[in-house]
Amino acid sequence: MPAFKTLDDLSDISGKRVLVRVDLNVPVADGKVTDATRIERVAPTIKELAAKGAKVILLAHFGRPKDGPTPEFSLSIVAPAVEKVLGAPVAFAADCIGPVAADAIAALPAGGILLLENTRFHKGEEKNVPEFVTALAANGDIYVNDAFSAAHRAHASTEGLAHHLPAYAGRTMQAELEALEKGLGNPQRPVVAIVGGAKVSTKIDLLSNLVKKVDALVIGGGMANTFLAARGVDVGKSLCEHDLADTASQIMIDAAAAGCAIVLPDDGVVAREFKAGAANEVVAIDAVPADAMILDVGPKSIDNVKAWISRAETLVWNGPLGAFEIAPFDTATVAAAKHAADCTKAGKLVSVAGGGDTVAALNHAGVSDDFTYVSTAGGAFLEWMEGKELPGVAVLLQTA
Ligand SMILES: Nc1ncnc2c1ncn2[C@@H]1O[C@H](COP(=O)(O)OP(=O)(O)OP(=O)(O)O)[C@@H](O)[C@H]1O
Ligand SMILES: O=C(O)[C@H](O)COP(=O)(O)O
Repeated sequence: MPAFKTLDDLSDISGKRVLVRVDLNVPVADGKVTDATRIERVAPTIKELAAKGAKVILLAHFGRPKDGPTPEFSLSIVAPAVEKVLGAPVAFAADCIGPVAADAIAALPAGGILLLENTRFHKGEEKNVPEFVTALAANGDIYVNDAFSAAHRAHASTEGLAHHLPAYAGRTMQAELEALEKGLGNPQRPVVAIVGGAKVSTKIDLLSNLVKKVDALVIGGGMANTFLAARGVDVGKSLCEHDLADTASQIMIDAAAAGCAIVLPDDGVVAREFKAGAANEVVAIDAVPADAMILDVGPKSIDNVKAWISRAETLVWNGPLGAFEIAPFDTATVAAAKHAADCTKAGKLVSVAGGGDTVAALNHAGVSDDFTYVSTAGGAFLEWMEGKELPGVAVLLQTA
């Protein structure tokens, strides 16, 4: 893969001001962080830089504040969770630029850690305004980007800064890029992609790109219904975007031309209500009752998906196979996830997964740790799967 600089290329950073872009866009309820996974992922980079005596200055956004600073979007809410994960004191500055930030950095000892306030409290962040980038850069000697999950944004702290300061990939960014390269960049074949989730409309670019790159595309979840409908199957009351039948047909034509097998369900688990424990039955895919909806793929289809996973050397996965949040419609997703985990543990499969609900589904199946790599990125992972250039990554390559 193209080269980018990593922490291995940094030496003699004692006392240097290192601006580290991390993704602290974490879920919060009642003022408390409810899932610290993203913080845990960036901890190795922070600890490594602190151990080398750098002044570690964390830059991040939090939420999508529209009108400048608001308490609801203050990173001070997240600071205690960062301290807890790091097991070290983390100072906080109430602005990410200007004298407030500069004074806090001056007071920070070598090896100390400081979190700066939400970069999105300044309009210049999302617009990547040169004056704002300069103001951020004034606080650092070195820039480290460890926020792959924000790399699809060409913002001041994710892209602009790399043009101003010597730029390096943090350990998580490095691990993410290396894993993704194994997934689709230069993968071991056959490559199988599983794409599920609710709707085709949110993943058209993804599906169109994948059929050109993978050997088989397994389509599950609600979006399979649109493909089935395009093949003339009556899917009853299932979630289905009938207006996208032509798009689905074109994707299937492109797949055939590219030699990519399209794998659709042969059977489904149907119910009349979208709720946990709803009465359900397994039906052949061409026998869906008119008043029922498909909420999971059926047992025959699960066996088929598992067979494709067994054949694969590389698996890339985004989107659950069914409505996994409500039992028993999690059955197919859990079965496929466990099988992929077993193949990975046996050393037969490189498995890469990403997407908000996908990660939740793998956690639900208890197999997140058994995949080769599970990306914490949502939008960035999808854009990478779509074959798009991620500005935060592109600039690290350009400036290497
Ligand atoms: N057959 C189905 N009918 C209706 N909804 C379904 C079906 N199968 C899956 N879903 C829903 O799809 C949703 C997940 O799809 P989504 O495309 O959002 O996944 P993701 O890309 O991993 O997540 P994110 O968009 O958060 O990154 C779940 O809420 C799930 O209930
Ligand atoms: O949560 C994410 O996916 C990233 O932090 C990006 O956040 P955004 O979609 O608000 O830019």
